[in-house]
Amino acid sequence: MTARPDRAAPPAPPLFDTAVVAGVGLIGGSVALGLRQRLLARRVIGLDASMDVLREAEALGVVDEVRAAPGEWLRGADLVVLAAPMRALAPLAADLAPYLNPAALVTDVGSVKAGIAAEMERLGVRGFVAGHPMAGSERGGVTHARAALLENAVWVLTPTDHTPLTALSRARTLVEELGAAPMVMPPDAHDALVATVSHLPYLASLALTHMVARDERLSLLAAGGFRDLTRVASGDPRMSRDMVVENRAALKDALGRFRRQLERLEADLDEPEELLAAAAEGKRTRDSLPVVRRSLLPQRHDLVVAVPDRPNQIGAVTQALGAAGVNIKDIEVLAIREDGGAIRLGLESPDDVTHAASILNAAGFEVRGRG
Ligand SMILES: NC(=O)c1ccc[n+]([C@@H]2O[C@H](COP(=O)([O-])OP(=O)(O)OC[C@H]3O[C@@H](n4cnc5c(N)ncnc54)[C@H](O)[C@@H]3O)[C@@H](O)[C@H]2O)c1
Ligand SMILES: O=C(O)C(=O)C[C@]1(C(=O)O)C=C[C@@H](O)C=C1
Repeated sequence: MTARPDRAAPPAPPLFDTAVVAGVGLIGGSVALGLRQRLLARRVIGLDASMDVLREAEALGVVDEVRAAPGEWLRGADLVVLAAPMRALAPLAADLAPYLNPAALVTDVGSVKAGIAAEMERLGVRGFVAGHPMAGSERGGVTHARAALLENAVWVLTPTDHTPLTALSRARTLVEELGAAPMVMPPDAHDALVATVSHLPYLASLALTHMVARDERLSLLAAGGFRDLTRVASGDPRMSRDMVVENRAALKDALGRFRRQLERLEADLDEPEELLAAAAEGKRTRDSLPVVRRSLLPQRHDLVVAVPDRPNQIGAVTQALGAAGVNIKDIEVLAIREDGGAIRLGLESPDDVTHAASILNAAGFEVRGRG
């Protein structure tokens, strides 16, 4: 058992060399943080339409480098993640397409899939696999990005008949390594399902908030139930509008079913036993929704350490830090791969992150941290 790592053996190479995240907002920033914190890419480049966003992303340590426009530099990317608003995805893809490396895995995170999947085929981007993480927030922007947002989330991948199997397999691995759970289905099936579970609730929340807006007393009385039901109405209006309009055919179908549900419930008001059965069924369904567990570790004092696949490497990390008086508050195994994995250490302060990073670097470990 060795107490120090074998310096001769190089650390495991990351999954990707150069990852590009185009649109470094809530979701793009969360993907970028996941890639960086989990050591999945040697470098992560952020591309965004806004210089302010790029400056912020760099200052927050969300990306390693930034670019304001596509160009020849993109040929070096082996992973490209499109994470711009829905309406910008297709034009962005067209701008990037001439520079994409044919061997690159290209994916997106847009909320509706059929349109972008067809557009990428039209553009001839062969390594494209459309995706959609089923996680998010009504608070957009890079300042709200966090890797934990995507942890344990279902992440839908929607290949078409033209998607190369190798690209799908790499996309699956990417999603898994980001800590999410891939689910594969055709684009149309995805769009029909999210119409019911995501886009319909958004319209319902608008309808409810419009009713409250008519009388100030209603907003004063709006307690937890109303707030829980209408949270998504606080999302960016233009982004949300674009999302539901893009999926309008499937959404109209879901609205028809919703109307029929409401009519049935209205009729059940005069049939209390029927209403009780409906209420019991609703409780069963709601109570059995899977709980999505996110990381509880502090966001800002994490240090991720690449751990080579050799005996006692975790021991070597903890011993080196213990000997230097660094207190490890929490520890999590992030990835176990054949060629080595990664652990995340939760430390007490930004100073501890810096201190621990220099100790572990000196001991031959590759680290990434966010103080
Ligand atoms: N917010 C959610 O809950 C959620 C969840 C899952 C998927 N999505 C999808 O993720 C995508 C991004 O949503 P978000 O919530 O992260 O939005 P956001 O507003 O937080 O971020 C979007 C980013 O894209 C940038 N941008 C705009 N136009 C661009 C362009 N042409 N080129 C490059 N960058 C551009 C913006 O400056 C911004 O930084 C959308 O397609 C959305 O459908 C959102
Ligand atoms: O705000 C959240 O908690 C979300 O999950 C956002 C949400 C959703 O409500 O379905 C919104 C749009 C997406 O495409 C995915 C997720």
